Amino acid sequence: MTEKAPWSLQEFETRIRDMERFYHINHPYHVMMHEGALSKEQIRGWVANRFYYQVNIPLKDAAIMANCPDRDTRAQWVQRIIDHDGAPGEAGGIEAWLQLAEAVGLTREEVLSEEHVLPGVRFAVDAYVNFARRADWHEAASSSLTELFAPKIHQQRLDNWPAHYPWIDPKGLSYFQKRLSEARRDVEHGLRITLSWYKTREQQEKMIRILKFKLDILWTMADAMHMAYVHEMPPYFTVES
Ligand SMILES: O=C(O)c1cc(C(=O)O)c2c(n1)C(=O)C(=O)c1cc(C(=O)O)[nH]c1-2
Repeated sequence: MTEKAPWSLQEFETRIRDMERFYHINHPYHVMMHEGALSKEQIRGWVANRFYYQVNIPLKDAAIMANCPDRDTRAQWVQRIIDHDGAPGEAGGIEAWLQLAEAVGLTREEVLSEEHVLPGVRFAVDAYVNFARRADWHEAASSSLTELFAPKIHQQRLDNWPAHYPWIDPKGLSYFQKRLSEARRDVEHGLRITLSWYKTREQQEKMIRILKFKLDILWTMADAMHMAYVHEMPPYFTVES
């Protein structure tokens, strides 16, 4: 049997970008968010659950660095951790997310306690961190490429939330503003690693499967929130407490 020819770099990148159709921007929870259809409780549920993603991103990036012997890559990758944790004495993305939480009417304490985090969200995020711990670092790096599609969803929130959700203090939206440029820079680096690492067609197809796994994580997080806050069917809703 003859092996399939590898995609050209251009074709490979097109295939990667084409995975946008599975991005959580198309999930009903995000569509409702974008259309202004979410209640205060539903917005709060999303912010509290997404906090678990926020705090785990630096653990995920530290795991990638721990597996990466290449100094130049680490020197760039470390910026992702600083973006979220903040440089010493400075606030980073996690702090910005806590400000978003306060702007939507949650307390810092309840968000930090993770009391609202649904099991499905926890399992999905943990799967991402565990993948980064175990996978080859190039593969873990390329799984971050859902960020290719993130600036659009961040921009939508900046554009639509003030009109749809006037009860949210606009100062709380600074996280989304900050991510626009950070995500573009991350993607540029992630794409460079990815396009030069996967050579054969089989490897390129593997990368697409890895990207799908990451898209599954984001979609599954939104599913868990949709069940709990739209259908009002959180885990054990049938069980009397
Ligand atoms: O709000 C979003 O829809 C969204 C999506 C994603 C993503 O696509 O993984 C990230 C972020 N935001 C984000 O803020 C962020 O810092 C981030 C880091 C990563 C990653 O995989 O390393 N994804 C994302």
